[in-house]
Amino acid sequence: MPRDARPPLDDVSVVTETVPLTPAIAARLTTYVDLLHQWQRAKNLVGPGTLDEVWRRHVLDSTGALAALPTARRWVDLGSGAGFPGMVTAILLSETAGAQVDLVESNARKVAFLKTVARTTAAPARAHAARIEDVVAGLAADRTAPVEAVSARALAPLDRLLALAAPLMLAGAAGIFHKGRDLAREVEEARAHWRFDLVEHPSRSDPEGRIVVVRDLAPLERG
Ligand SMILES: C[S@@+](CC[C@H](N)C(=O)[O-])C[C@H]1O[C@@H](n2cnc3c(N)ncnc32)[C@H](O)[C@@H]1O
Repeated sequence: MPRDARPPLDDVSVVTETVPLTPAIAARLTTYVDLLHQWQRAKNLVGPGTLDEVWRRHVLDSTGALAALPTARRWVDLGSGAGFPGMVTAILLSETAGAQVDLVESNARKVAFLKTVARTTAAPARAHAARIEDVVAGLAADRTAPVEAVSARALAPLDRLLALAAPLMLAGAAGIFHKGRDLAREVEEARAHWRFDLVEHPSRSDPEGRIVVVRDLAPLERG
């Protein structure tokens, strides 16, 4: 096989080429991906076609959330699935005092996986087996450690995402959302119901992907 016909390497180096990691954080991320491969056989946690590129498609892409708001320590991740981006954020923050990431996911087998990863890697992550609608208000009411950032990837169009995240964002959290090629249309639809400030960052792994930072959310008056 000619040299350049080899498939690109998919391991922790995909991340370390872009993101400086301590050896302990690199080891935790590797443990996470190893567990994902083990669980995937029985539990089908991510799209099967994406497992060969989990570092590039999922882990590297997820690192963009913390990069978009590096000062945030207290995160809530909505519709976490197998933990993207929320578990990656938690592991990246695992050496940071005061870090806490709440992962909200309604699928029980995904939550069992997230709890196993949090326990095994000692990441500052708490997985909630719940519907987002049932827990965001309670998370927003935690005044001892106010939520600074709410993330979501592949969960819903922006208008719906803002409605789901509103209790947290109206209490001061920034929205950090992975978005794809429909971003312009989603922003236009969302502006029919919400006023907000939005800054776009390129995805680290998907040429069409964007990470948007949404602040100063306010519902538009109906009338
Ligand atoms: C397409 S997956 C994306 C998972 C992950 N964020 C990612 O990017 O790989 C959407 C996830 O959101 C969860 N979900 C959808 N609606 C939800 C809700 N109302 N409350 C809690 N979880 C929800 C689903 O169970 C699913 O795991």
